[in-house]
Amino acid sequence: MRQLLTIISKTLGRSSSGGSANSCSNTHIGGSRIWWWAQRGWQILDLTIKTYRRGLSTSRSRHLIHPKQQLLQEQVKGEDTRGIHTHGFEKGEIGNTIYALATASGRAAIAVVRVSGPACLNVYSSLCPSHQLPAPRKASLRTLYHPNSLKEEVLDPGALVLFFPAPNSHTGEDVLELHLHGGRAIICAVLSSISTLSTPRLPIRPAGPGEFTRRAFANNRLSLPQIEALGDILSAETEQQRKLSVQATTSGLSRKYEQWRQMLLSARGELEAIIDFSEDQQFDTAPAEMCSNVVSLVQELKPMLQLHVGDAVRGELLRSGISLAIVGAPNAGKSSLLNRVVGREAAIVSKEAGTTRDVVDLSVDIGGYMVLLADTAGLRKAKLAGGIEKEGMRRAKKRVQDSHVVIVVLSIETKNGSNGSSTPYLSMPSEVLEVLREAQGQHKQVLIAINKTDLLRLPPSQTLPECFLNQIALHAPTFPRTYIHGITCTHPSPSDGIRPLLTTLTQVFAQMTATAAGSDASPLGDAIGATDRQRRLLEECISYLDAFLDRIAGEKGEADVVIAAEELRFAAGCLAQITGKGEGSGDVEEVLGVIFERFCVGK
Ligand SMILES: Nc1nc2c(ncn2[C@@H]2O[C@H](COP(=O)(O)OP(=O)(O)OP(=O)(O)O)[C@@H](O)[C@H]2O)c(=O)[nH]1
Repeated sequence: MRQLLTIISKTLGRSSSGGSANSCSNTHIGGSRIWWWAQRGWQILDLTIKTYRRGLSTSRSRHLIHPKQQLLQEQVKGEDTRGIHTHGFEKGEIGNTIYALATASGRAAIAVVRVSGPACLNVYSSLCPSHQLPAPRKASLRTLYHPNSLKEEVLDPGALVLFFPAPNSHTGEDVLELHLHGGRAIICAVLSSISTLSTPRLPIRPAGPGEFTRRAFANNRLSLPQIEALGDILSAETEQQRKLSVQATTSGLSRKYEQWRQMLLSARGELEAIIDFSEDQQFDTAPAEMCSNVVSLVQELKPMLQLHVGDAVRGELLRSGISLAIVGAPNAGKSSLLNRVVGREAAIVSKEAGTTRDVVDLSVDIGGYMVLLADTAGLRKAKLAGGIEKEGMRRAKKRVQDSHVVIVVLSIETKNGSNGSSTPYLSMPSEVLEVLREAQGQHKQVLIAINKTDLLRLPPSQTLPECFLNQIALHAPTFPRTYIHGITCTHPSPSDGIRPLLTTLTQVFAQMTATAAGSDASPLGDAIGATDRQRRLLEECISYLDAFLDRIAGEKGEADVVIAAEELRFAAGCLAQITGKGEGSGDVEEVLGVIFERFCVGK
């Protein structure tokens, strides 16, 4: 028995230590069945004792109710349900009507109050007595009255009222929208009037953050990926983030995940049919051969998931920002460049070398892309630097390693001749060149900005002297010339080179975030909208598919078909966790909690 529990726990990736012979911490054997304590309650394992005794050769999917789970369900049906949640609603709460101001508070032209739930009609008839309910989804002008005032006290002389009957509304329930005049007093009066309409039979209460959307999810109006995209829409700050979130909201991401999950489920079904068929006989043909259909399906699915993950990583760059480090020698003009890019004196600029000691971080919108910009300490020979400066240089190098894009600032300096003339030259300290080569070696996007071109006293249209470009080519032969820009930070003018540098940067960002499946012909064009959570689950799903392929190939050709089928189940479970629906979807409530932290009241 203990051996059986250990195998199960291993299969499920948990520890089996502790517990009696019949149970470990989260596994229990009762009758001929094995129960597993999952996040949401006891679930029957697909393996039966018979299965185990027969060398794990039979597997069946059964969804029976464990006595403990049954108890829980009875509690849910009963009256005393405190503490038991279903998608965030306590039992008895499903019938609650919620209301909230859906627009930002404060003085505005219009304020929208949203009401959702069975008491919508009561709210309407109390605020607009003797006025017909507007036709569904049609805006109608109404005077709103105080519900309990004997003197027909007007709350708002002209509100637009919309009624969305269930189930064709945002939440799937009856929804009432009151578009009020946006004064604070009117908003307060209407909200407090609605609160007075609560009765024990039709309770009404203020909505919590994201509660309307939560109800939309509970009523199958929105999928989990769509809700995540909504969260992104609310926090989008740049044009590219806006496009990304809009794409994810409207894309068929959920449909795609569900399609893949169904593919895996039917593959598993096929595998189980093979297992059942050969239940009482030895395999005549090699299992891998018998399962060839399933194997080729998994082999077909895996690259699609991998492509999707790659695109999701690119999407994450848009969502979380592209990190860009500015590096160079002391006094090269790094801080001056940062200030020009952000358009203000964000970093200290001084003649004194070594002014920037630590990394200065800023986020900025460059060409619609969110960029996390870092000005770093100047790099020079370590033996010339003191303790603090050395630490600053260490941090600068670390930041280059952690960045997606690097701008290496080289500067033009002048040396005075004996006759009093000054000759400009390109300063290329070896410490800076070393960082440049390392960044290139790590396949980072690297640009070179040659600063202080004003010292060359060239006519504005003149390009960089060929000798400088050759000097760079000597040290970094593969460096593309188009990524070398001459700039001047202290003499702003149309020809200061800053704009072309930003244009090249924007092109680099566009390349970095272009999807592998960006063409219309590709079925994966929307993968870029996938969130970090979805990407992690997709990666987990791929690892289960790999495990499946290993199991089916077997050690020394002996396939472990039953365990292989389990790997497929776990893979399908990862996709279920993404959509929040289906077997193995896990604790959706926890995920929703994290997502709704970003939501405001009224959404
Ligand atoms: N002529 C000229 N001087 C510049 C230009 N850009 C910066 N400088 C000057 O160069 C000096 C150093 O500029 P910073 O921006 O502080 O250089 P830094 O690379 O951040 O310096 P550290 O913080 O020491 O690493 C200042 O005196 C700037 O005014 C430029 O385009 N032309």
